[in-house]
Amino acid sequence: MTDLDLTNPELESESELAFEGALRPRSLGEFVGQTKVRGQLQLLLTAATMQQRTPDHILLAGPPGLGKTTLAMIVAHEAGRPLRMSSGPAIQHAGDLAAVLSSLVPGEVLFIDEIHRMARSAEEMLYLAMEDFRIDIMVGKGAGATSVPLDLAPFTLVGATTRSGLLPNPLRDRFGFTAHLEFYADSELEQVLERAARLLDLRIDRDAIAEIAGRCRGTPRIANRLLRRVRDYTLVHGRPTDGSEMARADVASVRAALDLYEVDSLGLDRLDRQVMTTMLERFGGGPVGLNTLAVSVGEEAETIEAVVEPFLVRIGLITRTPRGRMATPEGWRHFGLRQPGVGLTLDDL
Ligand SMILES: Nc1ncnc2c1ncn2[C@@H]1O[C@H](COP(=O)(O)OP(=O)(O)OP(=O)(O)O)[C@@H](O)[C@H]1O
Repeated sequence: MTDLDLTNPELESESELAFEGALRPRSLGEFVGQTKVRGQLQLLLTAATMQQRTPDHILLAGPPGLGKTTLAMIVAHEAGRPLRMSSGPAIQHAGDLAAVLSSLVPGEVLFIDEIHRMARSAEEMLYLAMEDFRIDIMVGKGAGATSVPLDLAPFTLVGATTRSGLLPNPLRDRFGFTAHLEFYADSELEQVLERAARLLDLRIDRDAIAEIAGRCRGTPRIANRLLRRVRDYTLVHGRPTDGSEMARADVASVRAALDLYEVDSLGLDRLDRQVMTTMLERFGGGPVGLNTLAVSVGEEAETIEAVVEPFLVRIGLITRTPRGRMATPEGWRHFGLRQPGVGLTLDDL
């Protein structure tokens, strides 16, 4: 894994998926943070259980790695129902969706990740399915085509999206509840990390946990990933004391491990830094357009927009203006550079 991968909330290697599976909380009680969303989901699920009906459809919206898949699994687990998993990119024709929907068992929870990437024709089929538990299947072609109605078993759809703005209104309106997941506070990430360290049998100091929490972009997936690298570092370089097999991870080992992977004190990685220094040194702090910036650092505009920019905006190093991206005074400060025209002394003139 490269340094860029390490803080990319989207990447999942096979070993990482297995690792995530082991760390996923299984109940709402175990799920850290997102207090409002947890309370809302709990109420919705309890009411459905009391009335012995399938819970309403749920949309989970928010950046990658904040726990949407985990919450979908928890919904099925707490409602005591089976879970079927699918994703928008896998549903490229209405027929793909019809096959999934028509094979659901009564009460099943259907999770569609990246639901905004589903084909338009499938979206339209989903409207009727969500509302009436029915779909119309087209038989034949051209003028002789007829639509045959097919009743479905009642189900709960849990959709997840990183781009809720891309969902058409009729689809968004059919969810009984939309949960907006927020980035996690450092104290919540510390709880995520403590739990993961326990599950990994990693002994780690409290201030070392805090150091990782401050560098993981408010994202549990990155927190867990950085913890793994710290575990590796401790395994290889740590000195076991008190007769135990593995050393204890301390703040020095966290700093050394994360410096090695070029994750800085704010959680910025190599690409973040490249974007920032290009903006500051080459474009005088901006405004600079997304495409120009992407070409200058040799990266896809989409990656800059989806992964780099939201984080830099959130921690206040850049702002988005109608004329392009601009570095903030904090952005200049973090890179130890002086903003042109600000704080000039007579000696500079
Ligand atoms: N609230 C939480 N408490 C503890 N661990 C969490 C929490 N949220 C997420 N995690 C951990 O973070 C990892 C990523 O979570 P998950 O896969 O649910 O994110 P996601 O939002 O579905 O991401 P994507 O949109 O990229 O699929 C999981 O391994 C899970 O263990």
